[in-house]
Amino acid sequence: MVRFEGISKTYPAYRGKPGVNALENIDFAIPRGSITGVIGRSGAGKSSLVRLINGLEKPTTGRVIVDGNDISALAGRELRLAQRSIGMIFQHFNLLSSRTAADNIALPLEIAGWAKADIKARVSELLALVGIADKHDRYPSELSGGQKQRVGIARALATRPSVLLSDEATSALDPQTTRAILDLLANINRELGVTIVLITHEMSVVRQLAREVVVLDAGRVVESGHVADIFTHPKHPITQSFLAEVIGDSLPVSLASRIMAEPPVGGQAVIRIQVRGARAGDTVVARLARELGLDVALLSARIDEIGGQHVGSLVIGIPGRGDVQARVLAWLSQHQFPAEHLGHVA
Ligand SMILES: Nc1ncnc2c1ncn2[C@@H]1O[C@H](COP(=O)(O)OP(=O)(O)OP(=O)(O)O)[C@@H](O)[C@H]1O
Repeated sequence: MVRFEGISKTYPAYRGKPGVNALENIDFAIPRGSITGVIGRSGAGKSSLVRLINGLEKPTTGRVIVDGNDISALAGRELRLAQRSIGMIFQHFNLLSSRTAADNIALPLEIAGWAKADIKARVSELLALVGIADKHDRYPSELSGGQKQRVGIARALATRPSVLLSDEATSALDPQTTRAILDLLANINRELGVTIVLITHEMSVVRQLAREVVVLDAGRVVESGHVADIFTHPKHPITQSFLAEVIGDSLPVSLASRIMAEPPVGGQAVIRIQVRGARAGDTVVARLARELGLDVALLSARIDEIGGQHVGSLVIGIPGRGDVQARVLAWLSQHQFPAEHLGHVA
């Protein structure tokens, strides 16, 4: 378990540049064995947060507790020992180009003073775990991005850490390779019980892998909790903007180009409904039609699944009369479906 207690981090003024409050009032815990996403825009403080977990940075105030140790209070040999239980993987892999895959993975074990025969056995085991047993003698330049990250993951796991930190580990990979690496991390979490902390600016990464999420903005935690809860009821604008990346607020061009402000005779009013929660998308259109006795046209739908919950938006067309529109919006509000009137189509 990782716990932040009253953390702030200020980088001091330097050569005429002002000081930066990178993190303020950070108090939260990352449950043992969880996969927790830390999501935020560039400069939100994600890297600063992750460097506090492995003791690469010291907090200005507060403590970071990792597996019962106050990592922020350790230095020298004690810190190096504690760091063995915290693995890390990076966006650009950080492999040594002069070493083979096997020798890169062996490095932390050599530093920890393992015997040669034990290192050999452990490296073979790790190469198999990450699915590249055949790349033992390959140099990084001979490996694809995904294979390099597999070497990075094996190296990070070499000393059997309890926590694995991932700092934008899939940001340099194509979508298919990203999916494969995220699947590997999910397996590692399941099979080894390693707590995974995912630093990312990509909602798709959080959605695919994390069960818990912490949303950072300007050095503060603006929301945290279960992925499904946070993204089915996002409160903070930054959380809403991450959600919009997945479900999309934009209308199909063919529909958007037809929407007009004034109702044409015999046209339809266009209403966008936000859908949150299991099966909500299936039922809202049918219930509207049945309960209000209306013809409802489904003009566009985008529904995704986050943490097992449906999240998305439906765009419907209803008879364009003002009184019908008012009844529909009242019904949606009464049943707690956020909705907005976008205009009219002929
Ligand atoms: N060593 C440092 N010295 C001075 N300022 C720093 C240092 N490291 C980070 N900062 C500043 O602290 C703030 C938070 O940076 P941090 O790298 O933690 O954010 P981030 O969310 O990881 O951003 P990105 O996604 O762009 O890497 C930024 O304003 C950054 O400029």
